[in-house]
Amino acid sequence: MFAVRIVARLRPPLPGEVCDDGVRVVSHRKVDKENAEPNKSANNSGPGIIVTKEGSSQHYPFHSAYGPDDSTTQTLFIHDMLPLVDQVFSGQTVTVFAYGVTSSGKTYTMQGNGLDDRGVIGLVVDEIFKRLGAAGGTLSMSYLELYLDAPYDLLVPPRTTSSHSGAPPLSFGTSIHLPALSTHHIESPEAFRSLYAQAAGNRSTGATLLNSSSSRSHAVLTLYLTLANAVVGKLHLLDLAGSENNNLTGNNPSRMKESSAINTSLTALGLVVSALNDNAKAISKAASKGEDPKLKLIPYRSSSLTRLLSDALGGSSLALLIVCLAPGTKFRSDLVRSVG
Ligand SMILES: Nc1ncnc2c1ncn2[C@@H]1O[C@H](COP(=O)(O)OP(=O)(O)OP(=O)(O)O)[C@@H](O)[C@H]1O
Repeated sequence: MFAVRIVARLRPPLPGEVCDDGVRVVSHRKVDKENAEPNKSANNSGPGIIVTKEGSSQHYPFHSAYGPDDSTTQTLFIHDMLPLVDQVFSGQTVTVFAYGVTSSGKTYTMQGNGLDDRGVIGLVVDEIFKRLGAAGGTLSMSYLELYLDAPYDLLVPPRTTSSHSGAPPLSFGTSIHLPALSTHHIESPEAFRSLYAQAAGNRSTGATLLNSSSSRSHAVLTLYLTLANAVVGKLHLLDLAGSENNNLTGNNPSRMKESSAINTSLTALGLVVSALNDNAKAISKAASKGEDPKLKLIPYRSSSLTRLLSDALGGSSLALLIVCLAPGTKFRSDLVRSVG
């Protein structure tokens, strides 16, 4: 059955950002350690985020949680991502999402900072190549963005004109797949880095009041693994555009149009995940009573994002949802919406 692991990552304050102590992380590592020591009382809260407002605190549980003290993405990678790499090598489809409001650290988590902190994408590609030597097999990739809900191949030669006017969007036709999406064989981590850097430069970004380089599209990188024993695994790595509060971003009309497309597709994704959860509950309830479950129709076709991921969200696929959070007080209501 489809299973999703949900983790939280609270980024450190940025220079000049106004923060208070209203958001705290209960690290899974601290909780695990306390539970391992019999003389210490277990932390009843469990891993998650505690938000304090007007004197009362609310705890939002997560499978694991990372705060500003967990300085690198590698910590998250080792704890939450490595077990999923095992699954890809056993032929599963795995999807990793970075989700959160604008400027909460999604691109940082997926791509790294280009300096000392490597993102999930670079770390997972290195890990795959480490294992490929022993397992024997090949790796290839596709990379696209969904801009205003239309898919564009980021691995076709760079557009000569800006803002997609130089290349038409890809067409779904009647399928859930994109037949014209290009796939590229990758020989080594270095070859991946060079191709990825070139493609990431084609992605739509723009300045808002909250982020000078804000992603204006959802980026979907897919790694296809074919092993010598004919096992085929697939890994989708998504850097979602941030849900936006136009009062904070100071968006102009064209940014508002982008923002509306971003928010609509994120809502569609939320509805799909919620319907999948409801169906999973209905299946286990019906099984306990020996009845046939009454299942909801999953609204995959309500956005390009959910249509594209329809074979990855459901069935026996697995997902890791990284909820990225910003500590600034101005994000507080958005933060509560993200974790709620
Ligand atoms: N864990 C972190 N440690 C240090 N700096 C971080 C961290 N996460 C994010 N940042 C910084 O916060 C800023 C916003 O991060 P980022 O661009 O990744 O946000 P985003 O969620 O992708 O935003 P958008 O949705 O607008 O594209 C950047 O300056 C980034 O370097």
